[in-house]
Amino acid sequence: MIEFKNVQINYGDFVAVKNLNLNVREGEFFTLLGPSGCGKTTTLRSLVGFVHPSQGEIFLNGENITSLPVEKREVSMVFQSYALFPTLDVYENIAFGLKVKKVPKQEIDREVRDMAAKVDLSEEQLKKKVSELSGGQQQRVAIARALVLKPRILVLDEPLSNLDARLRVQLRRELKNLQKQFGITAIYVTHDQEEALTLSDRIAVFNKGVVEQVGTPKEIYSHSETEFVCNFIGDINHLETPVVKELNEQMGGGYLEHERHYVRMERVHTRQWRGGKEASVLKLTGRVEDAEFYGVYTKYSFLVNGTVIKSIEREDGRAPHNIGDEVDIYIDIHDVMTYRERHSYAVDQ
Ligand SMILES: Nc1ncnc2c1ncn2[C@@H]1O[C@H](COP(=O)(O)OP(=O)(O)OP(=O)(O)O)[C@@H](O)[C@H]1O
Repeated sequence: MIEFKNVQINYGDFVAVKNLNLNVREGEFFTLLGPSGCGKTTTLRSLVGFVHPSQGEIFLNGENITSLPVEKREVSMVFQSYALFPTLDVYENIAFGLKVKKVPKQEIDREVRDMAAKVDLSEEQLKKKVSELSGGQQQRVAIARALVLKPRILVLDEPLSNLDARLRVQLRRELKNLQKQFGITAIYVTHDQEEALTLSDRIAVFNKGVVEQVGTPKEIYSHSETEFVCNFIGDINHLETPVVKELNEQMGGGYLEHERHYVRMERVHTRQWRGGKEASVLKLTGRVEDAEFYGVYTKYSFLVNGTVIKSIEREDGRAPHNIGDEVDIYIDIHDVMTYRERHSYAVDQ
């Protein structure tokens, strides 16, 4: 539905986005994820029409929209700062775009009330000034204002980042439900990997103006194609040389060399587990350095051959490890992610 073809975007001499090729499907929740300054917002702005590529083309349903003015694109944007009109009431804010489009008054009234109900804004709240609302309510207004125009695409730039953690989780669930309910294509920008993993159908991971990987949350997480992606998505153990040497010896040598190796925390086990196939499970010995209890799980740090390895263990009623305990640590070699410079392959592929 949306296609970026060899798109490059410059600010003067600076190349903010390089050779971007992306395909977003109809009805998809598609996220642009990456650290600050990697070009996510610039990509989004080029889709809305606020910036123009120096090279390449952007297509929407097969139509070349690269030079189409903003108002002809039928793309609605929700900003981090909400960008609402603080002196107007909620009703007027939601109605604004429809008024500009000269939609008849009765129809505006029906659409605004209908949309307010869908995003959980009460009749009372419709009469309030935007400045009298909480951050979460303001974001609901911003989403309603965008959706009421029935855009072909909804683009959202870090819309939840100004909210507290609990509200962020609640609103992101609501946002996903609304997006599916409306069957709208959503392009979402965030630097928060958890938000990207929980919301998205697919994710594009950006690094310094380049897309390093496009995939489903599971693909991005479990089969990170580059070292950058594997580090950016979730906490991970980088296996230091002494550990790699020991694992290598257990494998009979020549296996884990000259590359960089990582293993996710939940793939480090301190008890034999059913998933591990005997031959590929390697055993290390470590001393518990630190234990952080989070309720659902405990995060452990072990000292192994002078290096630190971390694990996450679900709370399952078994006795916890105490600081100073010596424990066996099991890692399945298939769970080790291996990277050679910026390219990668999984050991088992
Ligand atoms: N108007 C501009 N003029 C010059 N450089 C810009 C402009 N807008 C952005 N940049 C630069 O382009 C790069 C990409 O910026 P962009 O806003 O797309 O990044 P981002 O990934 O969205 O980051 P953030 O999450 O911090 O918004 C940055 O290095 C930024 O400094």
